[in-house]
Amino acid sequence: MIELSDVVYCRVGTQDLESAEAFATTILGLEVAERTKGAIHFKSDNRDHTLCYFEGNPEDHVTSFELKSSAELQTAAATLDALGHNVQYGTPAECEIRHVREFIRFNDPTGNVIEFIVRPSMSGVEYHGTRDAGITGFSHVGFYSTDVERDEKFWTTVCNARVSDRIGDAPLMRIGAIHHTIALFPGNKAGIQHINHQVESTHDIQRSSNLLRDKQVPITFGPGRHPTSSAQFLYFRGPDGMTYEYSTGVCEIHDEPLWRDRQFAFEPKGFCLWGASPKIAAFSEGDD
Ligand SMILES: CC(C)C(=O)/C=C/C(C(=O)O)=C(/O)C(=O)O
Ligand SMILES: [Fe+2]
Repeated sequence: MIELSDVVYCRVGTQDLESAEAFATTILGLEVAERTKGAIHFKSDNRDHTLCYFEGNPEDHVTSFELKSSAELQTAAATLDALGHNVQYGTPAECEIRHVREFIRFNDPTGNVIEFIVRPSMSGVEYHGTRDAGITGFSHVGFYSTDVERDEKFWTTVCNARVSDRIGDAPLMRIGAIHHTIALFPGNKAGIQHINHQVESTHDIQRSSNLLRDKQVPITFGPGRHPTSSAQFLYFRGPDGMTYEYSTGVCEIHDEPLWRDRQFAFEPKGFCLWGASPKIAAFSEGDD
């Protein structure tokens, strides 16, 4: 079983790097970690970076997960290869761009581009957001899945993810104590469905709700509170239609052997305790 220890960064293509940088800094509240030719890396915590926008196709998304050692990476590569996945090893130049020691890249069963990485750099410099969004760090991703049952099986039997709860057939899966690090939502294509950053408190959710409204950033769901993770949340639309989420108060699961995944309805009462309804296609027939 491939032991994932954390989600580390997302890489997202864009045709307009300048606008993506403006959004990531002045709206989302990230800090520029590094500018290279055709790409900008952003910090959200004490890691080297957790988001990269690069000049490219906005549908090109990559998500990385940390493995504990080179030996585990080699074993993972052999496991994935034996399952028929096309495993590519990162070149030294690609490792340098990502500030990781080594990595492999493959596609999950839907086609989501995944990188398993070893020894990602810490920045050594505290994160200071360009605006005070209260961000404490990058925390989880939602993926589109063309077959959520098949993909849940991949993440929970090939890898060490465990289902914390399901909303309809959509699994919210943990790889540590945090309620979920990976969520899968039914879709007809591969791609990141949303990128979540944790924020300090309700205060930050409410302040951002007003700021996003004043800046005409489309708020697509919330402020609300998830019955699944107990987190208060705010979803909004970023460049090229990417959904971003702030949340605070996500629960942790420490009694692993005793935890039983729960079943919630794939309708607003299963999404929000406060009665909010999403305008997000993956969460409804919304207009997003
Ligand atoms: C609106 C969706 C279906 C939902 O409720 C998802 C729950 C999620 C998520 O996947 O973003 C959380 O973040 C959560 O429960 O904290
Ligand atoms: Fe989320």
